[in-house]
Amino acid sequence: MTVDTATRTVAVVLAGGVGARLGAGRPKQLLEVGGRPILAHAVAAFDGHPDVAEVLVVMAAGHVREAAALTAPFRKVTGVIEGGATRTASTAAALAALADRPDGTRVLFHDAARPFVDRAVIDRTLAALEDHDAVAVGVPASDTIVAVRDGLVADMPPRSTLVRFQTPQGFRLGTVRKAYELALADPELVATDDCGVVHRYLPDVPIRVVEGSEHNLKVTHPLDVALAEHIAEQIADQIAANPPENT
Ligand SMILES: Nc1ccn([C@@H]2O[C@H](COP(=O)(O)OP(=O)(O)OP(=O)(O)O)[C@@H](O)[C@H]2O)c(=O)n1
Ligand SMILES: C[C@](O)(CO)[C@H](O)COP(=O)(O)O
Repeated sequence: MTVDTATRTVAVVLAGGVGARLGAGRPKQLLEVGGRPILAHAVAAFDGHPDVAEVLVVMAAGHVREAAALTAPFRKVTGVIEGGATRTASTAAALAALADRPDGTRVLFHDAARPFVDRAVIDRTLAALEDHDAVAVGVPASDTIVAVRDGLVADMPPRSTLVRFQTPQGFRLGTVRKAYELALADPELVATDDCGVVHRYLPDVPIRVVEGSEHNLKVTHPLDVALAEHIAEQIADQIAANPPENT
């Protein structure tokens, strides 16, 4: 892929959370799975992608130095900045750090808590960004998902229309920048992800959904650490069985 300044791809690895649901006593992205910190797995996926020019890490307050030391070996990491109190505030901090970049820049926001995003998922996200300004990654829902209000089922959308969002979520910088300008001016802003911000504040922007991967889990609860260890073992076995050609 030819890269000029306007279409350069920046990956933002969001590691500003404290991991309250996991309850490890420190941010979960610093815990090791498969012999490596979760944050390092996530950064490595983008650092090693040929179409990603730069990786920006947004880290939880009080852990920026640790994250800078941990990510120092990665050659594409150009900054480790402090995040905010919410995921949305951490994305806003990244956008502020990218304020001098052209609107056409491709930006991928990825949860540091998803250590096993693979090359194919990143490829699909970047390919869809060629003709969409906003791209999400999703996997089919395997449970029945319902909306509940006051303890009663309020809506049962057909499962065939539902996917579970993962990350990365990709955008043209100008689009996500505009959505966040509007969002940050809204005192009632509530969003669990960046596509949610674009969908709410720029409802006319189509958000393309591409296929994610069941390996791309978000380490959220204690059981997820065991699952992540299992996935790390599977990946190591696959690499041992089919070593990359140039190693
Ligand atoms: N203020 C925040 C909150 C979250 N995140 C990041 O967003 C991703 C998804 O968030 P989540 O799984 O909720 O992580 P935590 O906020 O750490 O977890 P918890 O809600 O259990 O505290 C994580 O990589 C997390 O580090 C962030 O950058 N800044
Ligand atoms: C962005 C996300 O991972 C998509 O599934 C999710 O919305 C993050 O939510 P969290 O509550 O911050 O874990």
